Amino acid sequence: MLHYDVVVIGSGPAGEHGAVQAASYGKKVALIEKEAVPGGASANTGTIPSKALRETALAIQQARSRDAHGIEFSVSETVTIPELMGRRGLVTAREHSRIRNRLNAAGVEQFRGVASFADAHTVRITLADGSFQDIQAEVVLLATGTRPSHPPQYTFDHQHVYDSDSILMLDTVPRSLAILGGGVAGCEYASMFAALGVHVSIIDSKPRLLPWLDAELSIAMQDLFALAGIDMHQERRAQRLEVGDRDVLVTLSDGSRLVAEKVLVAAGRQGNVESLDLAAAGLSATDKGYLEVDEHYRTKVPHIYAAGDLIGFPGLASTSMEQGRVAMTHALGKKYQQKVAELLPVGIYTIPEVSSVGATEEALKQKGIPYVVGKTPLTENARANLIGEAVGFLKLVASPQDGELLGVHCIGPHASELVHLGSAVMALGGTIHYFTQAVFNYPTLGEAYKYAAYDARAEMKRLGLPGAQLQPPAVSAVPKTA
Ligand SMILES: Cc1cc2nc3c(=O)[nH]c(=O)nc-3n(C[C@H](O)[C@H](O)[C@H](O)COP(=O)(O)OP(=O)(O)OC[C@H]3O[C@@H](n4cnc5c(N)ncnc54)[C@H](O)[C@@H]3O)c2cc1C
Ligand SMILES: NC(=O)c1ccc[n+]([C@@H]2O[C@H](COP(=O)([O-])OP(=O)(O)OC[C@H]3O[C@@H](n4cnc5c(N)ncnc54)[C@H](O)[C@@H]3O)[C@@H](O)[C@H]2O)c1
Repeated sequence: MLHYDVVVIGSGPAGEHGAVQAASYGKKVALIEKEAVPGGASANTGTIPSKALRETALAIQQARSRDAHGIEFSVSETVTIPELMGRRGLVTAREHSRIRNRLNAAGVEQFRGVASFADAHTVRITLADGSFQDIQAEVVLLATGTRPSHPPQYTFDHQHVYDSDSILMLDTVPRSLAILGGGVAGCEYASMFAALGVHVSIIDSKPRLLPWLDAELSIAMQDLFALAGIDMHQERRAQRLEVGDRDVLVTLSDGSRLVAEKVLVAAGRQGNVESLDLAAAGLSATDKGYLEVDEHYRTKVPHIYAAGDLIGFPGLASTSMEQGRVAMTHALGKKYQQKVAELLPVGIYTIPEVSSVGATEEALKQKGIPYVVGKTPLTENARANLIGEAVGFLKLVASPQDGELLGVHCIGPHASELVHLGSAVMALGGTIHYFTQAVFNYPTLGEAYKYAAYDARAEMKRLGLPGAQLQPPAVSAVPKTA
């Protein structure tokens, strides 16, 4: 039987980065993937493909809004969604070769097949022809990810009723689309399809879209959705779907009805555990198919770790890769990175983008922590105007005592890039005075930080708060000149 120090199951962000991390410590590592291509939901069905469609939708929206008189824009009735994902083929192919090259360079041995436990230290690889090979492992990393959940009340025929995987195979751009579920996936697809000229309705059980976001941000997002012509049916569920010749009739929980040519169900995900035979290793999953782990990503069987979507919240490619690395660092007794950073940014690729890092006003209020807010509209930012996307705002939340930056919330062009600057300042314990004193390139979106910081400082001055004054620690956050 083959023997490895570490066996990783799944080649998505958690598996890839976990395997490479383990190999970098000089360990003998095997990675098992059931699909012909590596990269999981990130490269193949979720992150990258959805962002490829978004780039096309954004380009169409920008072309429409750039006042190019005499040029009309419309989406052809015969174009397919795969065709609209312009650069998807190229980006995905490059991701596949990047992942393979990295794994090969690190010396990770790759196996194709479905992995399951024969016992807690033996992983069985079942090949397409039914034959199998057993391999022994000192440490196992489970990174098998999730798939769209299929609530039993809906029938998914992938011709009228789709999930977030199959929607990307649409063979035409529909006239109308009803999206069941206003989570991140539902919101992103809603704004993409609306930009493609589709009449979109969102049906969501919550009173506000993405209610965990800073309230001002999520309300601004809802307002911009309404301006884009997206109909919102909130605090309601879709009770029944009736597929007709041309359209689907959707009956909501309050008895109201709507008609759409296609329906996308984006109502959460569930863990890929069925094929693993967890019981053979002494493990079990939650009812959503997630695995419970401790702060080191260790399951209740100490040499078996789990990372990525399989452990539930937050379910992002960005955090999954860090969890994979941290899990392997702990498993192999190394000290370098024992924890995933506490500041977790979230990037939502709606049109416009929404991004956030650190504390929200609501969270601070709940904890009784005082704060001040500084805000600047991106309509006043020269770069946002130049690129024809002068919409949204940048908002800073800071301590009234010394101006320490506590949170950054942004809706507008490239928001997911923009929050990284605030995130770095926060991680280094900086204050809003860094922004008031720093020189920014001009014109840039980043320059908006200066005006949001001035706004926070003005508020502190008005209220006579000490944070308005430059404090010694704040000065040290400004680059030294001598
Ligand atoms: C529409 C959509 C858009 C998204 N956009 C973003 C985004 O913009 N930013 C972001 O950070 N995140 C985004 N995500 C989330 C992101 O895709 C996931 O968080 C990420 O892919 C999770 O990585 P993972 O490694 O845990 O699992 P996955 O990427 O799901 O990989 C799991 C792998 O395990 C393999 N596998 C499963 N079972 C077995 C088995 N028994 N044997 C062998 N192999 C097995 C699977 O084939 C798969 O390749 C998006 C998700 C969706 C659905
Ligand atoms: N940019 C990003 O980071 C990004 C983008 C897309 C997806 N993702 C990830 O993909 C995963 C899936 O996202 P998701 O949006 O499908 O799940 P989700 O769990 O985030 O949201 C599902 C939403 O659907 C609602 N809902 C559930 N059943 C319903 C019903 N029958 N009728 C009406 N509403 C219903 C829920 O209340 C919730 O608001 C998440 O982990 C998410 O983080 C991330």
